[in-house]
Amino acid sequence: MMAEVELCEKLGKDAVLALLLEVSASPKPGLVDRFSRGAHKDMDFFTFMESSAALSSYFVKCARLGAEFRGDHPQELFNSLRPLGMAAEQAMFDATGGVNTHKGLVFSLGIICAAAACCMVEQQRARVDADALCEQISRMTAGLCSRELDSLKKTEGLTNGETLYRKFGLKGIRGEVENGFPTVRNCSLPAFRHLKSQGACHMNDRCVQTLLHLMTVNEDTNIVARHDMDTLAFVQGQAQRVLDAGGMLTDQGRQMVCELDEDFIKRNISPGGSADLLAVTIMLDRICSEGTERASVLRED
Ligand SMILES: CC(C)(COP(=O)(O)OP(=O)(O)OC[C@H]1O[C@@H](n2cnc3c(N)ncnc32)[C@H](O[C@H]2O[C@H](COP(=O)(O)OP(=O)(O)OP(=O)(O)O)[C@@H](O)[C@H]2O)[C@@H]1O)[C@@H](O)C(=O)NCCC(=O)NCCS
Ligand SMILES: Nc1ncnc2[nH]cnc12
Repeated sequence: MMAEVELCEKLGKDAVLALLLEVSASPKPGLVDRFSRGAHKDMDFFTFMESSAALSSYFVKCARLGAEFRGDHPQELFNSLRPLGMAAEQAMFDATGGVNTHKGLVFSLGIICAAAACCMVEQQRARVDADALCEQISRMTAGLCSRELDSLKKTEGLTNGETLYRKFGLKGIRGEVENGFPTVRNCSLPAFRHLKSQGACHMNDRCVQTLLHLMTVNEDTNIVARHDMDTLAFVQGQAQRVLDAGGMLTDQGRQMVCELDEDFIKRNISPGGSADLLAVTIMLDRICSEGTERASVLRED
């Protein structure tokens, strides 16, 4: 019993740490970091501190629901999370004075905490295989886009995600989650772990470099909501250009990251969706086993 309680508390801690490491990595083009508020007038580094603290108990609750889940239909687990998520979103707004800091991550990391706890208890393992975890997430959220985007009836009070699906067919965070985080599994987690294996760069630079990889491929609805699809393509091209120069691994690349940050701030461009996937990448790196690494046994008895 103790093992499951500890497991849920650890998942909650890992989720908050992912939030803190993401916002702390600097500089991040157009985003809030330790040096600037990026392309945001309504939030800064300390807004994210307040938001992260307000969410800590929520992630543990999501993990507990996952650890206790014994149903045959993973979608039931997802449905049980929604009320918790809506309440957490409100707690976030209360903590930030109404500013949207972590709306996407309340959704993404809440689901990850629940799915991971469910898999870990089932397999009696303290770490899970990333593909198995993401398959569980996909099962939990099957039909999400059809239910929430395809069947959309309302014409007023649409969220950014709903509006952009209507206009461009972009599924945003819902599509990423329902497909089991393919952008993280195929792009950012391998990049993040390769950088770690090289030992060449510290956590800060590893996070910024991984963000650049994400920006080259992610269909970030934050960018399109403020601008258009051409701007999304511009961001993807610019991120690739910086990576081609080495990104955070070379002096020239580091200079280009700073220049891109200044340019995005001038253009009011914020890749908030890619920032979220960076936090998801950090979380999956912490809770998922790496290839042949034997997952440590949950119980010693
Ligand atoms: C399911 C919801 C979360 C969907 O919300 P919504 O309909 O609004 O959908 P999206 O706009 O598509 O996404 C919401 C946030 O997700 C992030 N995001 C966007 N695209 C991607 C992507 N491709 N991959 C991953 N994540 C993505 C993004 O969040 C981040 O950016 C926000 C901060 O940036 P900012 O530009 O300031 O945002 P705004 O204030 O909106 O714009 P401005 O006015 O400033 O210009 C911040 O949220 C970051 O996290 C998108 O914003 C939701 O409807 C829902 O159901 N929520 C309840 C939670 C729940 O159900 N939980 C239970 C399950 S655990
Ligand atoms: N560091 C950041 N800056 C702006 N939006 C974000 N959404 C998530 N992390 C963010």
